[in-house]
Amino acid sequence: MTRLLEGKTVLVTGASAGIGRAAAIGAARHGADVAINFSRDTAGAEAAVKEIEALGQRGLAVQGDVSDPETATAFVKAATDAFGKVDVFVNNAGICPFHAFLDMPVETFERTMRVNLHGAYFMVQAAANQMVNQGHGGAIIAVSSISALVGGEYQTHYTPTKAGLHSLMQSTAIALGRHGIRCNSVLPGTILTDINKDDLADQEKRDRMAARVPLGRLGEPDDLAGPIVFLASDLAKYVTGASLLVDGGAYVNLQ
Ligand SMILES: NC(=O)C1=CN([C@@H]2O[C@H](COP(=O)(O)OP(=O)(O)OC[C@H]3O[C@@H](n4cnc5c(N)ncnc54)[C@H](O)[C@@H]3O)[C@@H](O)[C@H]2O)C=CC1
Ligand SMILES: C[C@H](O)[C@@H]1OC(=O)[C@H](O)[C@@H]1O
Repeated sequence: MTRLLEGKTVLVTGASAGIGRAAAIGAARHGADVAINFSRDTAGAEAAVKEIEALGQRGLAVQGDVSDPETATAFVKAATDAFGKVDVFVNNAGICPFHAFLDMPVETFERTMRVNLHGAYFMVQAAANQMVNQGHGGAIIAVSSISALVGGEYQTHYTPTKAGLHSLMQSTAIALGRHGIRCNSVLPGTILTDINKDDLADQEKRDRMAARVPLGRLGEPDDLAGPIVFLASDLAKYVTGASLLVDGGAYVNLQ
């Protein structure tokens, strides 16, 4: 297999499970040393590092709540201290506590914004500052969502954060282009992870979501690894400010 990230250092937030973990392992498979951020799942984070090391790459797990701006600078510093540089940053950590709009609790709204959007802003800023100081460019990928483009009745607090990530990558692509730093987003469709485990326990909803996917199935975390590795790699050397739907065709499927 051609290793697309040979010698690179890749940082991924929220990577003890789900899409982030798949992205971290995918980067290691392609020759990268990988630092992961995690919030509480120490066992998952340690297992992810073991998988990275079993692939012959260096791994590092750094605990921190991305909603705290200091987590961003601490994560980037720890990775830089351990591996000497930051080449690729994947902003993945996120939450989606489903809730109706009319009685949305203030704390639920604010927590979702702080984790998904504010946390991303500080993380991307910290990674970009390190890349600028290094002077040899880099790649930043935000895990946005199909929900940046469409709505959800119980996601009125969530979809704006995903749209915000999509827009953040467009603006940072402009701000960072002069430094050779590319910024892009992936827009996953419905992917089977912990974030929607409870929601998709409703078999009728799960069947309804799967039925609108032309490829005939809901996604798995590993379906995101390739697109993220692509955007991180030199194969995408002229791609910035772009967004890549990874949804099995769900978005375009009206009838
Ligand atoms: N699963 C899906 O259908 C889709 C997921 N996404 C996005 O993918 C990203 C990853 O989510 P999934 O892997 O699906 O779910 P997940 O729940 O398995 O992963 C989310 C990760 O973020 C971490 N996290 C949550 N809050 C954190 C915080 N404050 N600080 C640090 N880490 C924190 C969690 O511990 C977990 O490891 C999220 O940004 C989500 O919005 C986007 C589109 C579809
Ligand atoms: C949590 C949702 O099931 C998941 O996250 C998103 O961004 C999309 O709305 C997916 O359906």
